[in-house]
Amino acid sequence: MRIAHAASEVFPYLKTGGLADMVAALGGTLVDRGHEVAVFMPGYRSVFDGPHAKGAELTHRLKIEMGDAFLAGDVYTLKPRAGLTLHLICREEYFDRRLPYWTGERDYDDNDARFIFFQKAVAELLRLTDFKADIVHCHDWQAGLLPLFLRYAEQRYGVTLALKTVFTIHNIAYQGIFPRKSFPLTNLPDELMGIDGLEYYDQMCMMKGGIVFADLVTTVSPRYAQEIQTPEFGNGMDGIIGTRVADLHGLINGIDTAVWNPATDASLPARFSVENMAGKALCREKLLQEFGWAPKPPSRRRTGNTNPPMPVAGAANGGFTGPVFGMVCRFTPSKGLDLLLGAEDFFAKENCRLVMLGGGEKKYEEALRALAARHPDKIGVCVKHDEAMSHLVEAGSDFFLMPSLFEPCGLNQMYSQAYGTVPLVSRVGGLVDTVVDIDVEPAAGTGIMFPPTQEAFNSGLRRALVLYADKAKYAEVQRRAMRRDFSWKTAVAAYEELYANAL
Ligand SMILES: Nc1ncnc2c1ncn2[C@@H]1O[C@H](COP(=O)(O)OP(=O)(O)O[C@H]2O[C@H](CO)[C@@H](O)[C@H](O)[C@H]2O)[C@@H](O)[C@H]1O
Repeated sequence: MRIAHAASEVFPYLKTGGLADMVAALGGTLVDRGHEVAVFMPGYRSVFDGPHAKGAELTHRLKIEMGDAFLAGDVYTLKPRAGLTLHLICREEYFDRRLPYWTGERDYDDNDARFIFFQKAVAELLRLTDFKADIVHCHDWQAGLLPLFLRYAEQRYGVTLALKTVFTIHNIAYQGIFPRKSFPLTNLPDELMGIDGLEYYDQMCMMKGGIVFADLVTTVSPRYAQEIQTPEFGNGMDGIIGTRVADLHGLINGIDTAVWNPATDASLPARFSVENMAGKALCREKLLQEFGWAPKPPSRRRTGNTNPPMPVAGAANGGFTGPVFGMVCRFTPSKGLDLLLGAEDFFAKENCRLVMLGGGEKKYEEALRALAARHPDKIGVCVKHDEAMSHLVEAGSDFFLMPSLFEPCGLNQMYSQAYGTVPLVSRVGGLVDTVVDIDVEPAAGTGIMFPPTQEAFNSGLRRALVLYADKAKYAEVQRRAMRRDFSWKTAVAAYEELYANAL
């Protein structure tokens, strides 16, 4: 098949979260399986500053209709491997910025224009390159209008650009809602700004476009596909989702085992596998050092383990025998950060460490830094995006925390299991589909699950301590988790079947 993917971020060119990992890994695995894949993303400044787009060549100069104006855009194209083409859609005014979506304080005012331009450019490129896509797969609201743009371009030029379109909801909380006055930028017929079109409480909603107009709608786990049909998790979209239930599919994500495999992970100080776990202890040691913890005596350490973590030369953490809890996430309320902050007493009193890597909302950055400053011996918080550090947290922790209030799929709980790091997860979304609770199924358990309430989270933390104290049982849970197959090699089959059935 010939499959095009349009997304606002793709690993390793730009990543702020799980969307980038998913698109890269699904696209790559489809190529492994013999399909022809084209990927479209905006050419942000950091994509060109980084090492991965070095060979990109200018291939197209576009003129994109945006309301009353025609705006120019450049396309840089890269062929990372046979069967895979990456198109970077550039326009300085829109994408030559340090951060892709926001100033660091608030969303950019022109995100409507930026992503309308991006999507129109994708439709235009599909026409100019004559890719003849069987499937155009659109990810999240930044590509939500693409199914419409394709169909209108087809009418206008009398061509076929996509046999079928698929829209994937990675997170229904981000909907791409803009004022009504943004609509003219789409150059779509006025009737599409009605209740059966893009209108949403008198505003324009790009995610609604994808849900209503794509041939098929998917989301990233079976459980989340059910949840988004309810008012509790639908974020106001449950009614609209309800109109597409017959075409809605919940397909679980996989993990890219070329990137996330403890036996081959070059970013770690030592590698390990279920057969030989020695390397994991070294990773833990390195992690504790990175966060500035030398065990004896604790009082000799610098105070305030906040960013940036400083390595402590020659530190040996042999004196510390408790568990290390790790967490890596975007700092946003949905990741359960209030539950984490509410568990301060647990981390203060128990013999354990907490390491956190992430960034995002200032409120949480400040609250978490303050938490670490109050407990410099126990809690370390690193505020930045750091791919290598995220691997070290996965490898070096004993438990991984995901107390999410909702979680469409979640990737870190799968990375954690692959790295022998027992996940503590909320009983929501894809976490339910990928983690087995050790008390519910003692013979098959790979993690600890709880509803996302403070009391239940605290009791989950206490269950972790009990498990950790039973070394044999803990090792058994680790081994069981590591033996699970979360690879895209397996997960891709559901997408292939979905695409094939659609055609
Ligand atoms: N500071 C930092 N430094 C380095 N790496 C960092 C980081 N902060 C986060 N990451 C990484 O970003 C990714 C986060 O992925 P998730 O899938 O867990 O959540 P996200 O909410 O971003 O994705 C959304 O889309 C994905 C993909 O479909 C769904 O799994 C998910 O449920 C949905 O909310 C992981 O690879 C994590 O390691």
